[in-house]
Amino acid sequence: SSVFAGLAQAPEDPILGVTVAYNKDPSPVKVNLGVGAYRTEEGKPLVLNVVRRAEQMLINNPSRVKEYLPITGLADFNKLSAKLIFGADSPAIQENRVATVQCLSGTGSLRVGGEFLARHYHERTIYIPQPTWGNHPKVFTLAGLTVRSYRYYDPATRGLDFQGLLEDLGSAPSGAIVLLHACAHNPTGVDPTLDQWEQIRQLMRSKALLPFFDSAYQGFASGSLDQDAQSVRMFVADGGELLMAQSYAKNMGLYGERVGALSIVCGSADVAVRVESQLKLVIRPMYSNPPIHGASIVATILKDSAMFNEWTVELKGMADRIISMRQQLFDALKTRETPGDWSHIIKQIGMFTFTGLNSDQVAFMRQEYHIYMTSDGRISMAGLSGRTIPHLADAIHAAVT
Ligand SMILES: Cc1ncc(COP(=O)(O)O)c(CN[C@@](C)(CC(=O)O)C(=O)O)c1O
Repeated sequence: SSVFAGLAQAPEDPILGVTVAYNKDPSPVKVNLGVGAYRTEEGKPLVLNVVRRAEQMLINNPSRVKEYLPITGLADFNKLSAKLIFGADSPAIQENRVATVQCLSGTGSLRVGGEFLARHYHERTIYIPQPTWGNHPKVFTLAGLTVRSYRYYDPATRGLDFQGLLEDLGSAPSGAIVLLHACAHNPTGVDPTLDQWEQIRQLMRSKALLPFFDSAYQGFASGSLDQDAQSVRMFVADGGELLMAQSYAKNMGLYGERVGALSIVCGSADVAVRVESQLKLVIRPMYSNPPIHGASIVATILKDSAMFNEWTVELKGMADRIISMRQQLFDALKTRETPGDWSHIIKQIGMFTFTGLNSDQVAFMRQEYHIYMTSDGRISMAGLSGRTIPHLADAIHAAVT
């Protein structure tokens, strides 16, 4: 007998469970378009050349040890991560108003930020986009926040429901927390224009809504690190406060190294010091201190201008390959004269296409064509190649006719 004999079987994760199902499928034509992990044209995971070079340098360094990092993580990594997202010339950085802690990738950064807010911020409600990354509501609920939604996506236009967004944020209680995807919104691939971002910023500052940015795809959306950080930098430029979760999973291909950072831009340097001290009290009983290897790779690359440039070239290569998959899929559907308007495939940005296919069509494509995607109709474009696009186009065509 077992003390856990009564334990229920938990359901598979809506996103990571797709890979579990894919791995069980013996079909030679199966395609995994579930988890947002980059694949090469040959369908293989990619370790960036610059990452391999950085790792080699670390391994060859005789003085390198495996001591505990401080609770806040690798100091170099934290400084360089803040510069990457806020810009080297950021006033907030010049004035020492940024508290940065290394966390367990994007998820860990969001969780530590959520726990910090639940303990130290007066408004415990966080507004998240509808739809958003499937893990967001669980991360913030378990952190102790009350999760509400704001309208974001308009299924009719397959674009931004900007009026709905403004209405919902306009009626949020003043001081409420608002989660914002910095770029490449997951799952919709729909981002506000710069002008819309400015209107969002003005509305939020006028109601003292607290921005919590989630940046999981910097550089991956447009291919430019600075372009993909423009929304964030607009908010920092106005001198206001915000939280920022960064992930290096996708843009440096460090998925399994769990490398990320949480930064809190504060009103003054004095506040930033106290914020960092309180962040340590959240982290110490959670995982004590973060892993050294991945952060050392990132710091090695970001601090060396030649390696940084090599990274930006490889990053643009990944972004460009995804953009070309968009065009090829769009063309393949046009060739087949597949019913419907598929222009959103080339208008959307980042890792994912929100196809508009419903869960029955998704199930049909899994059964009949061994195409694996999340039930909300999201496909990871990085999982495609010239070889698999015709198969996907055939499946979509069959699903909608
Ligand atoms: C918007 C957003 N924030 C945070 C994360 C967390 O990433 P990290 O903890 O690995 O840094 C993801 C990853 N979302 C993926 C790519 C993978 C996943 O679901 O975990 C996705 O398929 O949506 C994400 O899409």
